[in-house]
Amino acid sequence: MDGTPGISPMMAQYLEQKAQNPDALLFYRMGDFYEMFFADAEAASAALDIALTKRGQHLGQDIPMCGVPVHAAEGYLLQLIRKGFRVAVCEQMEDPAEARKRGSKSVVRREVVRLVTPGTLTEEGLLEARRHNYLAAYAEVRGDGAFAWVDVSTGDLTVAPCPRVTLGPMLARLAPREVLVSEAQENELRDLISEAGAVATPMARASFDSTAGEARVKATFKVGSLDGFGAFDRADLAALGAIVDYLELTQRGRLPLLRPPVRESAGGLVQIDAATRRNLELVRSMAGARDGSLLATIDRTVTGGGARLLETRLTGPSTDVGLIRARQAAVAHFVEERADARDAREALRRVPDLERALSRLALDRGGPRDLAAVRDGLAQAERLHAALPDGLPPVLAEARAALAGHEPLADLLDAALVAEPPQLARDGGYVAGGYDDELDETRRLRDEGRGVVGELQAEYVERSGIGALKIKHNNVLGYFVETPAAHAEKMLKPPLSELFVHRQTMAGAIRFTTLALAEIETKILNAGGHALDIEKRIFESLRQAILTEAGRIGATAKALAEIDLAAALADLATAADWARPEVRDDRAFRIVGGRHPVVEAALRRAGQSFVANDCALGADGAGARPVWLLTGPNMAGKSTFLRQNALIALLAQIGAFVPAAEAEVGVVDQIFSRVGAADDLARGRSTFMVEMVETAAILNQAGPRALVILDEIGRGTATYDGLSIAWAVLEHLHDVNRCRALFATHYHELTALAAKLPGLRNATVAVREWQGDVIFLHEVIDGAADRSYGVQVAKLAGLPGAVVERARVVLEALEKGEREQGGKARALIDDLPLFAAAARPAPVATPEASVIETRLRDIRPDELTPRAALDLVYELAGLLPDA
Ligand SMILES: Nc1ncnc2c1ncn2[C@@H]1O[C@H](COP(=O)(O)OP(=O)(O)OP(=O)(O)O)[C@@H](O)[C@H]1O
Repeated sequence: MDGTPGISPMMAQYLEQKAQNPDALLFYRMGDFYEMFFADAEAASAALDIALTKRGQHLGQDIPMCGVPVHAAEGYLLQLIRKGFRVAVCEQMEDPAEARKRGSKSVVRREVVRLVTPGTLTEEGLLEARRHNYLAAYAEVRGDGAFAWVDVSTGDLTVAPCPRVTLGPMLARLAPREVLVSEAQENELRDLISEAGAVATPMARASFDSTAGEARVKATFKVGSLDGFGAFDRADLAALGAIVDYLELTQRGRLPLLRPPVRESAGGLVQIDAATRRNLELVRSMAGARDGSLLATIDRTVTGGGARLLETRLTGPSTDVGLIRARQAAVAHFVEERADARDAREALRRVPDLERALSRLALDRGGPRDLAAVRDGLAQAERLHAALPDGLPPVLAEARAALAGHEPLADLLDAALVAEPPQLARDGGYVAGGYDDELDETRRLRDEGRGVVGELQAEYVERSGIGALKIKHNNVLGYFVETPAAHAEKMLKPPLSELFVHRQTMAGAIRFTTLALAEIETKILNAGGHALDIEKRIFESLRQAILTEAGRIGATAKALAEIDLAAALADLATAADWARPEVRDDRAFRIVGGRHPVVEAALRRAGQSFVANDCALGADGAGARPVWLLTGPNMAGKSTFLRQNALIALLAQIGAFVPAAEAEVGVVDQIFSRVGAADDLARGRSTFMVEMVETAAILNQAGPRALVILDEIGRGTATYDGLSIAWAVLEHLHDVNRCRALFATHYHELTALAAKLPGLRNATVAVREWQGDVIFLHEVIDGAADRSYGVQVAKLAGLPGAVVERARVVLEALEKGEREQGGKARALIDDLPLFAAAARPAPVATPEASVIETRLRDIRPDELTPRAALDLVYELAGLLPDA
């Protein structure tokens, strides 16, 4: 490379490294800085808002340059990664002195040691402690899809079958930071992936080859067959293989500590699609923040691992009754045994992030603090093991068993490390005294040397008679003697000049060295360097001792997270007065005194109380009414009621207690939640289109075990279109999907359907009218709302008085007109073929429907009191043949 005219050897090296990493910004190490050049420098200086300078010329042009100090690099890396860049870190692989030995023009050897991408972060400063950071891969082989994901910072590796249609929900559930896709599919998948907030990283087709993938996975886990881990199909192997390939590429051959792949079976978790997650605000509020989400409201875990486990459970609640009950028993234990819970949380608070420390050590990116984290984590695990009693419920007993047995390693780390080691290994000082004789001896020499320097200074003061004489140290001169310039003459003349050799004259001082000082310096340097070497060796041996035990330490970390989660959910249940739900293997759904945890918490902060409500959607047995039609004024609490019941089901299925006085939940396998007319301009679809697309998805997918929540479906279009659609959707849910459902609407006309659909119940949220204003009681009762009180709510919202008054007049006229035309709307509904029973998709057993119809024709809903409406419902129900 020396031969290229006009290009310096260093620039040639830079260009060569850059050429190998064209998609990444190249962080080129130069001493204490990472420098970037050319387009990289321009992009990075803009992204980081740092100065863009120049450094020499390349082919006659100025070379743009910017740099970040190595010690502050983490912060800059994070900013770049957040802005969608990838960074190749190119380090100096030898001491510059070594390079000089090869000749004055030699360039320090440099190599890219790592490619930093969003999905492969491990540094504490780059990660959110309480969230997983997933790298995922999506593969398709002969029509089968698979989705694999790994948290490089903890080593968990999972794969699940994933047909293309469930890729969206999968992305929504796991929220990976980066998704690997085959080059061939990048174009089709990029939008879907970026909508889920992840970066799509294309890889060559070869990386997704399932045969090569299988070989890579086997080699990684050093096994001849994967049978011991489970049965994987070709697509699984392709996805897993791509992940391993990418890790090798980005970590430059240093693989993180991966746990054997786990195959997640289809159907083990509740299916929740992206819109439903958004809607129910499970881990993010509508605004996108963690605050205000269900997760933030219920998270009382005290460790990073516990918090991550809670998020994992909440984003994928189980459908396995046995597993749910076992987890619930663990929570119940801590609810009942408060002392156990206290002990556990006390110990857990002191547990550092074991998993992440372990993964950094495995990647050789760890420091002394990571060793100490393992030491402290294991010590607390042993303590917790001793504190928890025998006879725990199985989930806890199993976790407890995984806490013990680390004494030899814990003792080793305890003996070897100082109490609070420094962040970096570079300067040493982390190995405890008394652990290694040679180190102790070397340190003694080094420290003695420092003592001797002090003695020497006293001696020189005496010999020179200069009280201001000092021995100082800097990086250029090493140790030197310094006197104020006033004494220069005396010092530079014999006899003193025979002892003190002049080195440097400064403005106010003059510097010397002596033979004795040089000797001591060499001794100190040698001893210091030797001590560092010994510490480094000990670091490596401790790291190996830890890695040998990595599997068991990982299991301990998992156990700590499980205990943390159970104790945290118990703490929540006790503090917030939640009840243990009965989770069953049927289609029960009976909630007594249910509350919405997030709304309740918000109201409590404002000094208000939440009105608890019952809900019974049980879908089995005679007289079951699994579909509720909820009408009620604006602002009455319909949406809150709908969501709280979905959240209660989800909480029950993560094994938690629930915000209710009593609850029976038959396991739900799909949850759908839709709100009418949510804008989605980003995707360029009209509000109404989105609503219909989402509604279609529900009607096509919801099975008998689904729980469906529809809030004001149809409101995004003209009244009669909306009403017609809502009507047909409700019928379809009732007759075809036959699932448990809550349907809130302002179309009061729909309440008439209760007479036709035996599984439909009308419910409403009570309000009281007082002097023309409306008072919200937030109480869900049987019956139908007679009106929406929209005008009153508008008044509450501060619409100008004149507008409110005018609206009142218009409303009255419209209502009067409707009455005087003999209930035109009702007639329409009865006559239109759209609403006739024959047009419905599946037959319903309503042989007496015509009797009910006759009765219905006589009703004037606007003139009914709530009481009369209720009586009417009973009367109509009584008209059914099987009532
Ligand atoms: N059970 C309850 N107890 C106390 N306050 C409640 C309750 N339910 C709802 N609220 C309060 O009423 C407000 C409105 O509730 P919500 O959005 O559920 O009404 P809504 O009937 O869906 O209204 P709209 O029809 O206008 O969409 C909530 O923000 C909350 O402060």
